[in-house]
Amino acid sequence: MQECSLTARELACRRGDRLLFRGLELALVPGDAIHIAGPNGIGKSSLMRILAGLMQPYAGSVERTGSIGLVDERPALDEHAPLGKALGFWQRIDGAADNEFARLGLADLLDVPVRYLSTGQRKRAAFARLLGQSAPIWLLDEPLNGLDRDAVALVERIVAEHYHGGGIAVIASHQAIAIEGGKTVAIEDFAK
Ligand SMILES: Nc1ncnc2c1ncn2[C@@H]1O[C@H](COP(=O)(O)OP(=O)(O)OP(=O)(O)O)[C@@H](O)[C@H]1O
Repeated sequence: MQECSLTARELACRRGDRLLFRGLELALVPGDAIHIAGPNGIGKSSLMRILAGLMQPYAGSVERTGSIGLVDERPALDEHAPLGKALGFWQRIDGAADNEFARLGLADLLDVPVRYLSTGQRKRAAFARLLGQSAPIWLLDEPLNGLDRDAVALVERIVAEHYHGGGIAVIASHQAIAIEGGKTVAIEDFAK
């Protein structure tokens, strides 16, 4: 696992003319997992985009060491390609890491075009890409959406293996997710 850390200082986020949150702080080191909680529209996805470097904070700063793997509602997979080919595109870029198709229940779906996959199957495909990336910092935006009970338990195990292995996991979700230590940041506490 690469060296990793993720620090956010005095973060504020503005969307349109609304200040969603301010003064938000995070300090994550290898082995840490945190649940970013809050109701719809509070700013969870906005925070994840700021942490990923995809959006500028209104105030404050983010410091990262180590590469990022982001899972959100849009898996970056070619909708028209069969799943195996769509994931193969990333395998060539990411290197020969293990995508764990069988464990994710994807082995029989590799010939199915991505656009035909169900919501839960797409989410599992996004995890296959994430595992292949070998990024130490995982930013997971609503990773449990569309997953059945067994798949939720599987994702919780995969995430736990990641932080036990020295990675960092930031999980934004309105749903409960089992993480060791149960560390939670409620965005409401920083809402303006
Ligand atoms: N480009 C934009 N311009 C203005 N407002 C925006 C923009 N994008 C999002 N918002 C608003 O910012 C707020 C926070 O959105 P965000 O997607 O971060 O919330 P969330 O907590 O992830 O919600 P959910 O649980 O529904 O996914 C919402 O009120 C949303 O309407």
